Amino acid sequence: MTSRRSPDGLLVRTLLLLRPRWPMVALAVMLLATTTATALAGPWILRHAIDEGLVGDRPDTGVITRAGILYLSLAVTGLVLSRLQAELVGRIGEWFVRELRSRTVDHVMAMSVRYFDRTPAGVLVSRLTADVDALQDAVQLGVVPFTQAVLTLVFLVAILFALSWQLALVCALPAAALFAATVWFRRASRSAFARVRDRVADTVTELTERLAGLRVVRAYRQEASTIASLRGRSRRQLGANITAVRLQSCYLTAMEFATVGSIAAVLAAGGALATRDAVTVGTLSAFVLYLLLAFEPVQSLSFLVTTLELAAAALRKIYGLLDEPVDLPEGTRELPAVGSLDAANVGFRYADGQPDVLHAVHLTISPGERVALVGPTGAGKSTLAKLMARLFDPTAGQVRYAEVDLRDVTRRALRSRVVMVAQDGQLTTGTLAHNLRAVRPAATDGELAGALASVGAGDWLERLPGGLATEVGEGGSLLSAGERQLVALARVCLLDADVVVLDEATSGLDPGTERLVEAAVVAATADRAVLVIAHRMSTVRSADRIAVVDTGGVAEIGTHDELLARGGRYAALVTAFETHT
Ligand SMILES: Nc1ncnc2c1ncn2[C@@H]1O[C@H](COP(=O)(O)OP(=O)(O)OP(=O)(O)O)[C@@H](O)[C@H]1O
Repeated sequence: MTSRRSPDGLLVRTLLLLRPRWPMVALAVMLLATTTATALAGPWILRHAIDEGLVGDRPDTGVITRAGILYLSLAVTGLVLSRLQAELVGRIGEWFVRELRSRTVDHVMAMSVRYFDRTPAGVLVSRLTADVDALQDAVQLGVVPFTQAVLTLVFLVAILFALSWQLALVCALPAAALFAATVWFRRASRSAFARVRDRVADTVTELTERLAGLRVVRAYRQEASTIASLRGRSRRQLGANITAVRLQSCYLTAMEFATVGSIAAVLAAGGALATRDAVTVGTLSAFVLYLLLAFEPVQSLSFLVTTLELAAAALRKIYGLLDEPVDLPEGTRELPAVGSLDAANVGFRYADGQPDVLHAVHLTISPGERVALVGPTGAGKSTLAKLMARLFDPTAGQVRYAEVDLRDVTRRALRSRVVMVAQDGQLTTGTLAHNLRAVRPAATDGELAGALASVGAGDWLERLPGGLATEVGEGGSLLSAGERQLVALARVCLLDADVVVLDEATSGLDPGTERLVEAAVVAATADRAVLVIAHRMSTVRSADRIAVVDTGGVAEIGTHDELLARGGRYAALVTAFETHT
């Protein structure tokens, strides 16, 4: 997922993203240049004060006083302008980070469930939290000081040559050494920080997965191996961080040597030039002061490069995510009031180069009709069901509602017509009300309770001490499997969808709960078209038609009696089922 884009590409893309804020950016750069110039005026004023006011026969207090007043006014102006500029940059930064976050969320929302199958949740969490936070830090603490440091150095080089080109040339050798060290540091730190971010994402992924699967960890006594694995990831993260910090300290030492060396060389050469009147005392003093002023931006650049490298690595990853092609784009069409849901010549494969899981499938579910999908394990029933609910798109053919290709339909229109009820994993942390309102945010408490009552869960709701405010836990873990099903079915009633695609629960519900859930399914799906992946014979028998999925397609379709009479695959499946039970 990492995009190997060049830093220039990164900068251009970022500037293009900032387009709506370009006037503010231009103003901020102008303010920055002005404040940098005022901050550098001090030694120049001092030079004037020394050469014109102090050196000579008699000190001229007028010159010194005027120099003092000028220095003070410039310093105050610089302070005021830098406050304005800080405010402006803060706003631009906040806007940029918000824009990036919302684009990332929008992009991820346009992805199919297949994308989430292959992209660990931890990686997405890391993009939206750690990476965006790194950018926020960089904007506030990195970009402005970095630009200021660079501007200061550019102005300083110009000033040093203007003061004395001979002394400026003396500094050329240490400056060249410094430049070489900076180029090396930039290269080395880029890969070091990309590794740091990769290690952080690894740790977050593992942590998320292990915590989400805590029950499995407990059930299979995997505590020790989980702790060992997490420690291993943590150690690798620490190792990557230490390498990055070591690089930084090497660079810092090289920089200090270069600065100290150039001051010593300037003092030696300056003394010789002064005795020959080639430079004035004021010029030499100003020159050394300017060199001391150079130390701070050069030193801070080493840290700022680190912050910016982190931000660039984060930005590269966020752009990488934004560059992943959207595989479930939203259409613009609304849907007619009534219609059949049909698969027309549908083919599907999970990845390029893999064999087709489904090919040339035709299946129509008319309004109000109940169709059961049966077939051997791995035949493609779930895949077909997910395609019918547009959890992802077919690789060939079309899935249509009232003859409209689902790819052309708005997400809202589709979800209010076709809803998929999976076996589990449909609830999120929060209250019962929060989970029910996920499908209809404007529903009143009365409507929520009504939906639960209509699937036979009214008594259950009344027995809950917290009522609709009851917390369901992560993934609904505080509810039983049967209760989770009831909530999912109540959602179908709230949505008032026309077609329900249902993966019938197989998890070991006790007989009482199983009957309750069966009754809830009947209540929630009455008067709606249903496509059910059937695991129980009673569900199969009660269907209007049964589609036998086998070898990548619908092998047989008809009523229970028709298919039995035909004596084909369905008859064989029923015989196998009856022998088994
Ligand atoms: N995310 C995936 N990536 C790659 N292959 C997959 C994926 N999901 C399913 N498959 C493969 O697609 C084929 C059909 O799977 P599917 O889950 O649709 O079958 P099924 O009939 O529902 O099986 P079951 O009755 O066991 O649930 C299988 O060979 C399966 O291994």
